[in-house]
Amino acid sequence: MRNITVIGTGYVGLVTGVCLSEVGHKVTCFDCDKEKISQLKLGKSPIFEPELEELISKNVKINRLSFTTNHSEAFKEAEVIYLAVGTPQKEDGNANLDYIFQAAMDISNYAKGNVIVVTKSTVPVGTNEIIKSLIQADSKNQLKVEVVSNPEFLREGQAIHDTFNGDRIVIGSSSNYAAEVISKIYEPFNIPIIHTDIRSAEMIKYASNAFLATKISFINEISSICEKLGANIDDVAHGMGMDSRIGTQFLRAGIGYGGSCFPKDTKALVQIAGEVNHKFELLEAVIHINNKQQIKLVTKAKERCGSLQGKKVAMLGLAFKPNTNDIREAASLQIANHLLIEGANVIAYDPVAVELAKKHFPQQVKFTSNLIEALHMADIAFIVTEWEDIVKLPLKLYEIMMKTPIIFDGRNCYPLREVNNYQMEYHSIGRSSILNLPKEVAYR
Ligand SMILES: NC(=O)C1=CN([C@@H]2O[C@H](COP(=O)(O)OP(=O)(O)OC[C@H]3O[C@@H](n4cnc5c(N)ncnc54)[C@H](O)[C@@H]3O)[C@@H](O)[C@H]2O)C=CC1
Ligand SMILES: O=C(O)[C@H]1O[C@H](OP(=O)(O)OP(=O)(O)OC[C@H]2O[C@@H](n3ccc(=O)[nH]c3=O)[C@H](O)[C@@H]2O)[C@H](O)[C@@H](O)[C@@H]1O
Repeated sequence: MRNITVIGTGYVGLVTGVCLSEVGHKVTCFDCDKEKISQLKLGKSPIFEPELEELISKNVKINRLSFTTNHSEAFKEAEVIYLAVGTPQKEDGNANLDYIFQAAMDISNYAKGNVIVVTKSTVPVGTNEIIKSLIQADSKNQLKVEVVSNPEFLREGQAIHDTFNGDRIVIGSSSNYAAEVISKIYEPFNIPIIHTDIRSAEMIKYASNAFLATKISFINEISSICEKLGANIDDVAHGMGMDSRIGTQFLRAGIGYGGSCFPKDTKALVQIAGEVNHKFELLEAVIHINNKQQIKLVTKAKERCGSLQGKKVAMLGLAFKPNTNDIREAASLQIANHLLIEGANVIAYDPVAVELAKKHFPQQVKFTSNLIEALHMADIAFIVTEWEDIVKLPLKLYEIMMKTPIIFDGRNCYPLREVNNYQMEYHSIGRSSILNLPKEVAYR
C-alpha cells in the first residue's frame, strides 16, 4: 500500500485516483477547483462516467480516498504523486504546459522527503525531464525526485472498465527504483507492463492517438469513395477488419473524431515533429480530412436541399460520443455553427450534455432533453451522436413526428434494409441513400 497524491480531478486524475484506492492504496486527490472538490466531498462526480460515483462513495467511506484543495494536506504524506492536469491546445497547435509547470512548482514547494512524480497527462517528448529539473531547482525542502512517464489510454464513457482491463501499462523511467515502485503499485491490475525510457513512453501516447485518428480518417475517406461507387462502407469495414493485421476497431465511418484528445494530440504531434524539422504530412492530411468530415452532414444537406434558410433542423446528439457529457471538440458545435450560417433553425437534443452545451453553443440554438420534442415538425434530422435511445428509436416516429422525414445520419445507426420499410429519405455515411418520401411530402 502506498500513499499517493493525484493532482487534477478531471477524467484522468479522478479515475486514476479512484481505481488506485479501489486496489488498496491510500489516495488523496488534489484540485485547485474548489467547486469540483466540494462536489466530490459530497460524493458527486463532476463527470458523467458509469460506476464512478459508486466507487467514490465506497472508498471514501473506508478512508482510502479523500479530496482536498489544501496544498499542505495534499502533499504532506505523499510518496508517489500523479500529475493528471490538463494539457490543452494552444492557438498554434502546441500543448499548453502551464498547468503542468504550476503543479511541478507546487510539488517543489510542498512535498517532503523523497517522491516519485508520475506523469499521466499527455505531454510532449522531453517534458518529464523539464518537470524533474523544475522541481529540483526550486525545492526548499531538498526534495529527491524521480520522474516516471506513465501515459493514460482510457476512453471516456468506459474509463473504469478501461483502467481495470487495459491492454498495457507503459512505464518510462531512467530510475530502476522508481520503475519498480510504480510496477508494484499496478500489480493488482494484472495488466501487461512495458518498461521504456522516458522519451519513448511520452511518444507512445502521441503515436497511439495519432494512429487511431489515422484509422478513422482513412475509413472516412474510403466511405466517401464508397458513396460514389455504390459500395457499402459497413460491409467494407467488416471485411477489412476480419484481417487480424488490420483489426476491427476504429473502422467506424462517421462524422469524424472529436473529444478532448484526438484533435489536440494530433495537432500537437505535428508541432512536435515540426520542431525537429520533420513535416508530418500524413498526420496533417488526417487532420484536414477530419475537419471536412465533421461538417459532412451540412454539406450533404446543402447538396440535397439547396437552401436551408428557415428550415427546422433537429440535431440529435451533442456529446462527442455516447455515454459522456463531454462536448469538447464535438462535431455538434461545428455542425450547429454551419447550420446557423445557412439560416436554419436548430433544435438540439442530448440526454445528458444539454446543460454544458448551453454554456458553449451560440444563443440561437434551442435545446431539449426530449427526443420527440426535437423531431416535432422538423424539416430535417441530423444524427450526430449514436446514443442508445437514438439507435433504438422506432423509425416510424421520424415518419409521424417530422414535417418531412429527411434524415442525415452521421453514425449509420440504422440498417438500410430496415429503413427501406418506411416512407422517409435517409442519407448516411458511405452507403447508398434511400429515397422513399411520397411525392406529396417530398421536400422542394
Ligand atoms: N480525458 C481523457 O479521456 C484522457 C485525457 N488524457 C490526458 O490527461 C490529461 C488530463 O485530461 P483531463 O482529465 O481530461 O483534464 P481536465 O482538463 O478535464 O481536468 C484537469 C483538472 O486539473 C485541475 N488542475 C489544473 N491545474 C492544476 C493545478 N496546478 N493543481 C491542481 N489542479 C489543477 C483542473 O482544475 C481540472 O480539474 C491531459 O493531458 C489529457 O490529454 C489522457 C487520456 C485520456
Ligand atoms: O487520449 C485520450 O484522451 C483518449 O482518446 C481516445 O478516447 P476518447 O477520446 O475518450 O474516445 P474514443 O472512443 O477513442 O473516440 C474518439 C472519437 O473518435 C470517434 N470514432 C471512434 C472510433 C471509430 O471507429 N470511429 C469514430 O469516428 C468517436 O465518435 C469520437 O468522436 C482514445 O481511444 C483513448 O485510448 C485515449 O486515452
